[in-house]
Order: sequence, then C-alpha cells, then structure tokens
Amino acid sequence: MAVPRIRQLRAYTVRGGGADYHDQAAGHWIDDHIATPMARYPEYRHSRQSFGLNALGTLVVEAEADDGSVGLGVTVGGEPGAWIVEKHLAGLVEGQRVTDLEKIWDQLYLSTLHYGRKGLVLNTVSGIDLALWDLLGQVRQEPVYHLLGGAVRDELVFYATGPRPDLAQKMGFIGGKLPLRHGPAEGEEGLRANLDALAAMRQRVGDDFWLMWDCWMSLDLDYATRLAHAADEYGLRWIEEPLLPDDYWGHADLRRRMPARMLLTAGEHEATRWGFRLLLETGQVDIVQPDVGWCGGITELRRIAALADSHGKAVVPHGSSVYSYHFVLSRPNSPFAEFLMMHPDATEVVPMLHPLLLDEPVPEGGRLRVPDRPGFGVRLNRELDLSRPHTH
Ligand SMILES: C[C@H](O)[C@H](O)[C@@H](O)[C@@H](O)C(=O)O
Ligand SMILES: [Mg+2]
Repeated sequence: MAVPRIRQLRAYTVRGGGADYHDQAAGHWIDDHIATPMARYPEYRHSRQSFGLNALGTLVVEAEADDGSVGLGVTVGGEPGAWIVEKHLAGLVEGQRVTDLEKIWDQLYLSTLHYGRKGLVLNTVSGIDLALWDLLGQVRQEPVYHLLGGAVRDELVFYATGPRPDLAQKMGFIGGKLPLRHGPAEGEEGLRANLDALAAMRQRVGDDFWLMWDCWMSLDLDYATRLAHAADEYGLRWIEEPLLPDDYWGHADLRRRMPARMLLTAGEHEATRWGFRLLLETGQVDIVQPDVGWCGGITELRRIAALADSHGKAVVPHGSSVYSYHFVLSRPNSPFAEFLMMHPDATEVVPMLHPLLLDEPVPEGGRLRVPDRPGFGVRLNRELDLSRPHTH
C-alpha cells in the first residue's frame, strides 16, 4: 500500500487567545500583576503584556497529504513562526511520507541549528511536528494516543492553574496552582503579601488539597529559599519555575536548600532532550513540565519523557490542551495533567485554546476521557481571522 506523501505545509497567524493564551483582552487574571523577571523594572510590573509576553501571537500549522487528509498543529509563534514554516521548513517537509516523523524531525532540528535550538524556532518545529502527528492520525483514522502505544489509564485527572483554587477544588480538580504575584523587587512587603495570599487560600481549601505556586522565572536563590521555607508552613506542594531557565545550577542549589517534602518543578520554557538532560541531571528538579508546543513536539517529548523516567521523575506537560492529553494518556510517568483556567476570572471551565479549535474537550469534575477521534480530535475554527505570512 502506497504511503501518502505531504503535499503542502501551510502556516497561519491569529490574534486573541488560542495557542498564545497570554494574548487576552484587558482584565484577564493571567495579565494581572504576576511576578516576572521584568518586575525589577517598575513600569513593567503590573502586566506581562506591557513587556510583550503576547508579542508573537498564535501560529497555526496545517499539513495536507496527497490523499486529502489534513493535520493541524498550534503553538506560539505568530508572523515570524509562519515565515519560518513557509519560507524555510516547508521545503524540507513537502514530498516526504506521512509516516517519516523521526527523519523529518531530525531534518527540522538540524537545518535550523544555526538560528534555533530553543524558543521561537523550536516552537515552530513543535508546531510542524504536532501537525504531522495529527496528519498521521487522520490518514490512519486513529487517535494519536494509539500511535503512541495506547492508553495506560482510562481517563486523565487534572490540577487547575489560576487565581481560584477554592473554586477548582469544588469543580473536582486535584489541586490549584496560583500565579505568584510579588518577586524580590517588591521586597519584604511583597513576600509577606505572597504568604498572606497563600495562608488565606489554605484556609479556604483545607489541608488536603494541593496548592502550588507558579513563579514564572521571577525569583533569585535567596528569595526562593526564604519563600519556600515560609510556604512550607502552609503545605505548598511545589514551587514552579522559581529561577531563570538557564540557571540549572541555581535550581540544584535551591533543591538542596528548600524543604525536602516540597517539590521543585520546571521545564515549560526548556526545549529538546539536551535541555531536559541539563534540567534533570544538573538542575535536580522533581517534576519536568515540557510544553509539547515548545519543547520539540510529540517526537521530542517521547525522548524527554523516557529520559525523565530513567531518572525516576514524572513528566507533567505544561498546559497545552489536546496536544499533551494524548501523550499523558499513554505515559506511565505522567500521572496527571495541567488545565489552565482561561475564563477571565477563573470562575468556570472554558476550552484552554478558545476560540482557536472546534471540538476542544475540557475536563468535567477535574477529569477527562480523551475522545477517540482521529489525530488529536480537533478542527481549526475557520471563522477566525486567519492570515498567511507576508511573502515579501
Ligand atoms: C500562570 C503562569 O503565570 C503562566 O501564565 C502559565 O502559562 C504557566 O507558567 C503555567 O504553568 O501554566
Ligand atoms: Mg508554569
């Protein structure tokens, strides 16, 4: 039987939510005074959009085969990512067989080494890889988790990220991850405000519900050490991305200094098996959190997860909707998943990548049975203002 070949790789950009879920309208919790490394500059402390967190916007990648099947991948990448897809990488992918994911990934990574390795370029490689896994699922008429070796559990359980763990608890999630609001630039007053907020939330949810802090790379070793020890009184389950992603050595120092029962997690801004080797072996993190749309796609995430497993570490992908759900379903060392509460006040469950996808499933009662539809089981919302890259 002739294996279909990839006829065309197309890129689109779109603004307003979607894969660039930080690209929200004013007033959304996700842009409301969250601690970041830029907070040392007071003018950028109130909003992450103020320094361009949403500068890129969503990148949509479509891969069409010569049998008419179409695969869909999404990531953060916008116009520059679309240009890389159509003006560089499409030429390497078109004409290849839909089955040849490993060879294609190798060529995408090696052909962009001189300007890639992480960040926007690996986001773009990831977006293409996701589209190709979806395409293979469409051609084979099987969900991606079947292609990954099948399910190791019946359903997924989730923790929720957002400002309302108390509501997440009522909705059936297994824990709530709070964005940390104040970093070192706001001194002891900010540290106290962080702890007061954690204490108040612990009071609301009781002692048995997981509470975590997402520090979004905003702290230094001294502040993170003091914060972790003070937060241990309130049973903080994990402290996430406390330091700069390149400071693998600082993570190891923090791991040695922080309370033993508290977990150190990181990885959403890391890419490739080499980056995660550093995070695991040098950084000594307890849980790695790759984003499947940023780390190299499913093809690379398989390698990252196997590496983590060899260290006895869990892989809990950063919130990336269906693109990580199929992976988590198929991995023994992915015991739960993240759900980002993208409602502006986090008061209800809405699709994480809204309004980008049709048929995007959401947890009910904090749980989800992944639909058995082909590929990742979602379709592009063509009602959106989708733009192709400028070719000049
Ligand atoms: C909520 C966090 O500040 C980030 O916005 C989020 O994208 C990420 O860090 C996460 O772990 O969900
Ligand atoms: Mg995070």
